[in-house]
Amino acid sequence: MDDIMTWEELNIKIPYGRTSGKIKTFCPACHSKRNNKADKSLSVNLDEGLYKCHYCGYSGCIKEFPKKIKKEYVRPTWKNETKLSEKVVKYFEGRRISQDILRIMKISEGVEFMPQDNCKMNTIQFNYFLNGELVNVKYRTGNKHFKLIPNAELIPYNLDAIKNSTECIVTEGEFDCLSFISCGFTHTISVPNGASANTSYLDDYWEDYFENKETVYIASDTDAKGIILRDELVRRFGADRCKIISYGEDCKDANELLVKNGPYALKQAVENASELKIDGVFTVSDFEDELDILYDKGLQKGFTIGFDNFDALCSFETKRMCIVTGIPGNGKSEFLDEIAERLNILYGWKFAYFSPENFPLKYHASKMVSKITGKKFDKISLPLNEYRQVKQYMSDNFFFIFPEEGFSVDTILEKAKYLIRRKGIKALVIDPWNRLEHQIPSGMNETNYISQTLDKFTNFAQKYDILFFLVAHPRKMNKDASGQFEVPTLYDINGSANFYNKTDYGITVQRNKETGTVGVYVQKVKFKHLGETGNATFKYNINNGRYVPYYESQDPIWDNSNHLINKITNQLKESERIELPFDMYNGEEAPF
Ligand SMILES: Nc1ncnc2c1ncn2[C@@H]1O[C@H](COP(=O)(O)OP(=O)(O)OP(=O)(O)O)[C@@H](O)[C@H]1O
Repeated sequence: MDDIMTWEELNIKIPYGRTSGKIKTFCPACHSKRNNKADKSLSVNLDEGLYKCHYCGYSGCIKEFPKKIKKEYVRPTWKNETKLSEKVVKYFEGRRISQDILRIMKISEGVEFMPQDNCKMNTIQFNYFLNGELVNVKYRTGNKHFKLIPNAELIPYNLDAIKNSTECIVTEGEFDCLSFISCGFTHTISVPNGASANTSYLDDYWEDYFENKETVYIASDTDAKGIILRDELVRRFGADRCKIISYGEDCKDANELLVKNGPYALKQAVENASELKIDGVFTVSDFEDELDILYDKGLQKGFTIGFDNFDALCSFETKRMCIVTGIPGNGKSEFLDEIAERLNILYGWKFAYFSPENFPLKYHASKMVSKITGKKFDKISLPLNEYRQVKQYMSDNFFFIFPEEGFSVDTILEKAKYLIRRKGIKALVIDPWNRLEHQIPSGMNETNYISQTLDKFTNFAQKYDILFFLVAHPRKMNKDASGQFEVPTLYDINGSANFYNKTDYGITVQRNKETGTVGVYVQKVKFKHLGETGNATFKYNINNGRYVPYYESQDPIWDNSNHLINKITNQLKESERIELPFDMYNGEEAPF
């Protein structure tokens, strides 16, 4: 038993994608002999590598189990000083939140250094508990400045209250959360960071707190940011179990409704929460808010990757498909990894890859490590501490799909769906098309099959709000008079003109070995506000796999910095200065 190292070798089946937490599964030692075939008697602790069967006693620990590096969080100390000044109690009363609720929710008050004011201020303190232990505090001053404890764990507010309930309400701020609690809806949580679309704080608690929910009431604000949060929460929880709470024409959030119209109105709002339409038929009223924002702000450019020459041609949006082509070995996968790394570092987009072209996974991961750290993948260039840090980062941000049961389109999409729900991935890469196991129904020709499958991909991207990258190879290209291969277009992709017709973005990557440059040809951008056709030239850094823009007769500006270290430094600065959108109404300031 000593040299057994993997769950597979022990014949212990771990649900796909699970790498942490505790699970129950069938015991390989006794399952085949048991009458009760449904009994998952083996408890497995994935963090520790431990397993034990409660029926036959089979147990052990996986030797040299690669322990997940636990993030180190700052933990504040709970002082249980919940005495509140008259002013604060009165202020909450004005917002119809009683002293009893303040006591139950352990709201506290105290002087705290606030970076925005650069001095100590009196604050109210929303205490964030996990299993009864204080893990974070949100400080709020009278002039609406906020601070969370830097490097403390970010969890939803009041998370403990929903562990065993089959329903919960999710609000955009603590005041709204307290409003619902005041009306008897104790299974209410608030997101910790206002209306941000980054919902990573759900990831670690998904299994234990959210998996069991039959109904999730989304109670975000009705302004533009609230709608972004609402859409992201719906995407994570799934439209089929979400209900949307609205507050009527003249209120933008739950606390405003409570103050203006009283607890009965808020109870009614929960009762009348609307289900999401999933029958596929829409009228303008279904997307009126989004349309109004578009009208108000105009069509916005999508997400750019921070290269001037490429950004001028192409900006990305979710719900779309991007096809990347190019002659084998010209850097399709490399450039796509560059896009992925930059969208991830700049906007936190998590990626899922089905990329047998880059197999084995460790090779692909090693290339991503170099792209993220800017260092060659070896012990001398990449110090151990940076290597450990990037490994941990990658395990939270990049996911690799390589299903044992085969590479059919449906299997890959099923795994991607799982990753969207559980990990919040924003983009899926299939690299390449010809490594999918295509099951063309009898009687269907190849063109129709390609057309149908590309539709399936686009529908998937739209339904789950992701950006779908597909790599596809062109036919054998001819050489031109100068001996260079012609640049393939999307029409040159083997099989069908649908590769051109059905995509939102089309990009060709082609190396010019004579000049040592790489041409990235944007061949199609369906919507004008997202870009236009044209080409951008790059130089490729063989050491770290990064591309840098290249303009003729100018020396390229190489970037060898560790993007992760830059990112973390920026985030730290940010968390000290955190300005959270808050559920205040009328611009009223608190009297403390
Ligand atoms: N501009 C470049 N200069 C030097 N090496 C490069 C360049 N672009 C890519 N490479 C290297 O060439 C190899 C092939 O690149 P990549 O896999 O990205 O090509 P591809 O177009 O996706 O090929 P395929 O169609 O075979 O999948 C990789 O090892 C990559 O690191």
